[in-house]
Amino acid sequence: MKQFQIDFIEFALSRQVLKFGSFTLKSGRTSPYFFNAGLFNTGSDLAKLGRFYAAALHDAALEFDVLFGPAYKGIPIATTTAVALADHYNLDVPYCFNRKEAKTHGEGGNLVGSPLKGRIMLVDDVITAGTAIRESMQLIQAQGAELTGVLIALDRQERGQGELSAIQEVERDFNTKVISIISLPDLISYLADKPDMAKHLDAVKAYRAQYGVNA
Ligand SMILES: O=P(O)(O)OC[C@H]1O[C@H](OP(=O)(O)OP(=O)(O)O)[C@H](O)[C@@H]1O
Ligand SMILES: O=C(O)c1cc(=O)[nH]c(=O)[nH]1
Repeated sequence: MKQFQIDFIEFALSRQVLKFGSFTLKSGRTSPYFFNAGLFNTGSDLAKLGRFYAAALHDAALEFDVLFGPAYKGIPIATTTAVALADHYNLDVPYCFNRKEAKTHGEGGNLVGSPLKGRIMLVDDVITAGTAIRESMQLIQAQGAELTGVLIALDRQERGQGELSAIQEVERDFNTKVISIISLPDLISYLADKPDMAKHLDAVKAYRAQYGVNA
């Protein structure tokens, strides 16, 4: 594991973004851990989060035209990533996000910000079963745009609709590349190095045996 990944796990733990317990997921699965990006809830947290995302994008060297953050938690992620790309990489990238419910007055519609055109880089917090990404794809395709890549904080490496991981399915179905700052094996090796975290390690491993891609 790389140092920035350890730093990211510790950043998430320190803000209680990464928590252990019992959580119901969008997929209906009950998980012993949860990543709640909404708890990066101060200006300095968001600025730091944006730097992690911008650095990951810079490293991946994927070309794109517009950043897209799916509602809701993708919205501040896209915003802070755009700011970090401008501040730290001299890249002035347009960004866009959606409303979960279309607006019927004023400018109307369900997209806010830049037009969703060209090569789209989608940024979000996690992928579990891939539902959120598939919903976003409908928006992207409806605009005639192309999904060039997806960047998330945590790849939970869970099965999607079949035996492949949700991410492998997304890559296959949309001919795109998914990158993450950390993935489940990084979290497991971090927990394994911390004796006081042993009780969480067992629960996370048991969950992986049930829903993980290698189960
Ligand atoms: O891969 P999936 O199984 O779709 O799960 C992951 C998605 O679930 C959450 O979004 P959600 O729409 O629940 O909530 P939000 O409005 O808080 O972003 C999360 O932010 C991801 O977008
Ligand atoms: O699958 C989900 O719903 C989910 C998992 C997770 O770790 N964090 C989150 O916000 N949603």
